[in-house]
Parts: sequence; structure tokens; C-alpha cells
Amino acid sequence: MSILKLVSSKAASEIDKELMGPQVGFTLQQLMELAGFSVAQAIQREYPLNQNRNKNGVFIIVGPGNNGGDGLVCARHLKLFGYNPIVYYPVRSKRTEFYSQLVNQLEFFQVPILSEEQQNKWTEYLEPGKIACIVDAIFGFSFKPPIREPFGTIVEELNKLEDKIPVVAVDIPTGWDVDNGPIENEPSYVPSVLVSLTVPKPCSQCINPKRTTHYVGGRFIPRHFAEKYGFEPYEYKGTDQILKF
Ligand SMILES: NC(=O)C1=CN([C@@H]2O[C@H](COP(=O)(O)OP(=O)(O)OC[C@H]3O[C@@H](n4cnc5c(N)ncnc54)[C@H](OP(=O)(O)O)[C@@H]3O)[C@@H](O)[C@H]2O)[C@@H](O)CC1
Ligand SMILES: [K+]
Repeated sequence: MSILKLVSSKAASEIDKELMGPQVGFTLQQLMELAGFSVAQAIQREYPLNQNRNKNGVFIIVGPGNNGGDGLVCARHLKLFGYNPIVYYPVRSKRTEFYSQLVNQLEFFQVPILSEEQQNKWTEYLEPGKIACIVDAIFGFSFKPPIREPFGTIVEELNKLEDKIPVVAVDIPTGWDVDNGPIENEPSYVPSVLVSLTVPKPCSQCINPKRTTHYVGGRFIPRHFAEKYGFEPYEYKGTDQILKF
């Protein structure tokens, strides 16, 4: 198993920039599609569809940035896998047209996005008998504490729920400092699954393997690029988009 090399949040955004720079030329849409798809695959691996189909709900909390975009993409793939995703998207991204296309796709795929009034009662959708897991696609490597509302309250809810419904964190558990992990006197929770994208960030060192299963996803970098940033490329198996540590 390749050693768990880490890169700082600064290096993570440098990797991001270079992958989408003129030389490599990935678009954000391409990386986000692969990232969101890899999260959906990790969920299918950890919480396979059950035959009596009652516990196939997935509650996806989407933030205002690209971490949120990963959540919107993940929701679409989960629907295709046969799950019943529901999206809670309290602060809509105003960045690019691309986000409204992702929302349109969810409407086309009949994936419900909570309306204004439904958002006030969002915790009512978290019935342990119906929901296989919650997805934290709120913040990723650009989170800068202290957390601003409504996300502080949301993370406090996740903390209360962490033993009742598993939470799958996309790239970074929201509320954790990207490099140093949980922050004193700041809301945080412990995810059941962490899917690090491209390469684990330093905060992933703070997970307790007994409580959090750790995957790497976002299979889109060649060996020479990984080595340039000082980490071993991951030995993904076959066509897998994820690798469990
Ligand atoms: N690397 C890769 O190859 C790939 C990366 N990808 C994904 O991109 C993610 C990084 O995306 P990102 O840079 O858009 O930032 P992200 O973490 O979503 O948050 C930014 C938003 O949060 C807000 N915000 C920040 N702090 C806040 C606070 N305290 N309280 C409240 N709000 C706060 C901030 O608002 P602002 O501070 O700008 O007003 C802004 O709107 C990365 O983790 C991975 O998941 C994949 O899609 C593709 C492959
Ligand atoms: K997250």
C-alpha cells in the first residue's frame, strides 16, 4: 500500500491550478465530475443498496463552493445507482453558469432539492430508518474558520447525529482546519467515511481509523505529476475510482 503522503492546503490549490492550467488543460467540470463520481462509488461500496430498498436515502448537504459542486455531481450518480438522494443547498453558488446546469440536471433526474420552507425543517428528513448516510459536501480545502451561519448550526447537527446516521465527508470534514484538523471551540464532527480528493490533506492525519474509513478518490493524475508533488500515485484497482487506505 502506498505510503499516505500528504500535501498542504496550499499545495492542494497549486495542484488544482496546475491541473486546470494551460499546460494540462483540465476543465473544472471534468475534475468535478470525476471527483463527485468517486464519492458516489465510495458510498456504494460502504452502503450498498439493500434489497428491501427502504434505507436507500442519501441526504447531501451542498456548500457554496466546488466542494458543493462535488456533492451535486455525486447526487446525480447516486440516483443512477438506484439510491434516493435528497439535496439540501442552503447557500447557492453564484460563481458560474455551471452550477445552475448541475441543479437543472438534478431536476431532470428528479432528485429533490429542499425548498425554502423545507430547509427550515431539514433535520426532519434525517430518519435513520430511511437514510443510508449523509454527505458533507459543505466545505473543502478553501474553508477558513470561524465557520459562518447557517453552516455552524448544520455542523452542530452533524455532531449530534454522528452516532445515528453515518456522515461521508467530501475531501475535508467541514469545520476542520484543512491542515490541523478539529479546531478548539469551533463546531466539528467525526465522519464515518472520508473521501480525500486527488491526495489526502494534512487534516486526514487526525482521523481515527477505528471511527473513520478513509478513501482517496479523484483518479485523474499521472505518476510523473504525483511524483512532482512528492507523493506516490495510488494503486487504484482495475477501473475503480477510489482506493481504501
Ligand atoms: N483539487 C482538485 O483537484 C479538485 C477540487 N475539487 C473540490 O473543490 C474543493 C475546493 O473548492 P473551493 O476552492 O471552491 O472551496 P470550498 O472548500 O468548496 O469552499 C469555498 C466556499 O466556502 C465559503 N467559505 C469558506 N470559509 C467559510 C466559512 N468559515 N464560513 C462560511 N463560508 C465559508 C467561501 O465563501 P467566501 O469565503 O469566498 O465568501 C466559498 O464560497 C475541494 O475541497 C474539492 O472538494 C473538485 O471539485 C475537483 C478536483
Ligand atoms: K466537506
